[in-house]
Amino acid sequence: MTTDNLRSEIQKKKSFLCIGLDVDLDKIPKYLLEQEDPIFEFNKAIIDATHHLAVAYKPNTAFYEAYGIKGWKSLQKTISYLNEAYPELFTIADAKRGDIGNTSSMYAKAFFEDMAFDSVTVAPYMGKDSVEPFLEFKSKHTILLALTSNQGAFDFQTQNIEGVELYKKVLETSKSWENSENLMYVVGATKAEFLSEIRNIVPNSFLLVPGVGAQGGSLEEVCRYGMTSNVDLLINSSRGIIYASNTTDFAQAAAAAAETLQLQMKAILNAN
Ligand SMILES: O=C(O)c1cc(=O)[nH]c(=O)n1[C@@H]1O[C@H](COP(=O)(O)O)[C@@H](O)[C@H]1O
Repeated sequence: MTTDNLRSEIQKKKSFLCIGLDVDLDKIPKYLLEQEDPIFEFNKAIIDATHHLAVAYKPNTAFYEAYGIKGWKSLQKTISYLNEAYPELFTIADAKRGDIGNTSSMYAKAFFEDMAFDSVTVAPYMGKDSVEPFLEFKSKHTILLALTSNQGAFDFQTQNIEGVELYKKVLETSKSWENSENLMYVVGATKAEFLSEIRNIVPNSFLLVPGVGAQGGSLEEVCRYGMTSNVDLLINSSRGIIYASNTTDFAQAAAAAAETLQLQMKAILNAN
């Protein structure tokens, strides 16, 4: 999917919501565990109930890898279902990969060819040649970690290296890489006060912003400092939406939680 398609979808739905499919078998309704593939059944119900309120879905691969082959199959079924039933939705494999070039190539194949995700999250720590194999897929998007939502972001990312904070160096340097127009960046919602400076460096790039809901980030603040005239934001909530209830009404409860965020987004869009 192109960024222009994604921007159109945002305007159509008045939403820039990304729903995180971080499925933990200990948290989903117990009766689903009797099904052959409880993770997929849970995801399908959540997607069917919320697809009109969101523009993107982001399964975090850790939650699937933790269940071995079964979990990987659930992930495959989930991405196939998203692509077949709702091709207008943007899909993100939150895998946080990145390795020496020939290994990154295999990661890129796994998520872009085998599973046909639109994008994958990538850690920039190993540098240009570790990210390039993802960027070679010109119809796909590589979402580089810039300033993450966790406390540990202050350990390295905000450290001053020769007068420039490391996360700013990541943003600046990555702009010069081939096919950098296919880059997006992760900035945690808990770091909203950094967004104005981030926008000075990457004024037109999409930012994936996790950390509203369970991690306490503010949607209003993220929009105030990070929104462009084209929006160019994907705001993710995982636990705050998918675990709104753990009984038979879980999908409706997820839809209600998603709608609360979507209505806030709509109000912000109408006011701008
Ligand atoms: O890359 C991410 O999506 C990510 C980056 C980051 O800085 N912080 C962050 O929370 N995430 C992911 O976003 C999701 C947040 O989940 P909730 O806190 O449940 O909404 C998880 O899948 C995290 O792994």
